[in-house]
Amino acid sequence: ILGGRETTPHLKPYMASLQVHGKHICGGFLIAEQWVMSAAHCLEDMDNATFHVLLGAHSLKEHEPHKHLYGVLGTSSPGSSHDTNHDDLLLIQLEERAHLNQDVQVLAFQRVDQDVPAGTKCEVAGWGITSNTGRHPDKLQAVELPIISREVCNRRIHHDNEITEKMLCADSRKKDSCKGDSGGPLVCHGVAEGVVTSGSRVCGNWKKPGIYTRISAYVGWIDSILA
Ligand SMILES: NCc1cccc(Nc2n[nH]c3ncnc(Nc4cccc(O)c4)c23)c1
Repeated sequence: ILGGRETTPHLKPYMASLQVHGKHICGGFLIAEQWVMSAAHCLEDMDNATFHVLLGAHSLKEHEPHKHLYGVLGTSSPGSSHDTNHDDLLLIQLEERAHLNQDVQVLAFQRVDQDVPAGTKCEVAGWGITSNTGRHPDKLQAVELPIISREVCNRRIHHDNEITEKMLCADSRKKDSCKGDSGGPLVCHGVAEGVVTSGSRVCGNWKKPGIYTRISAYVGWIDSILA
């Protein structure tokens, strides 16, 4: 997260850290007791190694009462194409149901397939890098970002018609998501509307707004997997 700040501990109890050998790779969030949502590209970042899901954390390293590392029973993606940002969504089934408490809670996602109005202030959180030199935070960071219309985001100087109706854009001037935030939720009025995707991988440059997968465009698929 660029341009953000450390969150109040455990006020985002749905946040997940996808880890390989104790190293944070991607974000994610709890959508049901046994299911975490993230980004399909994160599987590539993990070189298909075995990964675990950390829930209940604020600090990645310190001992915290409700931190718990879960194994993964399986994953599913809507046939994401590896090279593009299309369908960059991942559902992770935990090996057991997460034990819910004040530090581990489910986050509701948007089921109505309507665009978030441009200018809406949303929030993205993660343990991704906090500077272009790649500083890794130990504690969860968050930043508030305004939504940019698809029409503006598709202009040539921005993403030049790459933004489909299954994606949305948020401002990236100074404040932005970045490496390691992929898979985390874009939350607007307390509901997950988007999932961080790396897109052009650029961070903090106003010319390349952040790209987020629109969750409401995948409700049918999500419900079919969770059923
Ligand atoms: N803001 C969009 C966004 C969301 C999520 C991830 C990303 N970036 C990245 N995703 N994957 C990456 N692998 C290597 N480098 C990357 N970005 C990077 C790294 C150092 C300095 C810098 O300015 C940008 C990324 C970008």
